[in-house]
Amino acid sequence: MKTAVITFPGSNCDRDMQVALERATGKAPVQVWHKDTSLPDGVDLVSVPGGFSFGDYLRCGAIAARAPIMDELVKFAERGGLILGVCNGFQILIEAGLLPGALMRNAGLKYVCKPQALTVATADSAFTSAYAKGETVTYAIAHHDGNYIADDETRDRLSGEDRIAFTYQGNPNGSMDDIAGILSDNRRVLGMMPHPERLNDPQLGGNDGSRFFEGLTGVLASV
Ligand SMILES: NC(=O)CC[C@H](N)C(=O)O
Repeated sequence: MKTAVITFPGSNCDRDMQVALERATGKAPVQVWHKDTSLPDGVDLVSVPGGFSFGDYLRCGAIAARAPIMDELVKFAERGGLILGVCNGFQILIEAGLLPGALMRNAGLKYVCKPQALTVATADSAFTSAYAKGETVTYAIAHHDGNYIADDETRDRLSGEDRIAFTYQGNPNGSMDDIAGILSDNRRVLGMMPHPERLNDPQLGGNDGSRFFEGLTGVLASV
């Protein structure tokens, strides 16, 4: 399977994401620059990594969502491509209209940075099928704008269509319904605030993230 990671000015988790994907797939992801106007041929999964793209000015992810590569990413999503947005990547996917809702300033108005226990809320996606619904995993969180909110109609659709991928145990940021990650309506785009790529080695203090990538790439390898 072929993967790619997009880098924006201010991305700081692109390298971690590349390492995690390379470990899980055995192949280095293609590095894509935000000014590029095409995605690699035959790519299966594109990741939008975390960081502080364009300094978090305007709103986190708002400027990055208008980068030249984003038109291609939207087309890739329309073709049913798999997209993984983590933290600032989640913010960018929302700003680009690929996922619904908004990510506001954390309710406590502070940057939160810690290991965070999560519940796998659905196993019905390429990203989470290696898990059992209801399983607990610990990934890292590191953000100041992770407070997820959506209007009532979106909220009902997300829960009614089983599109909440992860929820927080002990809500760290005020997110509606403890939402930590959501899926698109075709279940092929995942946006999540926690970072599986930051706790994917026992030497980093936790290994739950490696199961995320092994599960994801295992599913893709069998396609
Ligand atoms: N780690 C990240 O991607 C941080 C996202 C964003 N800059 C925030 O603080 O909310």
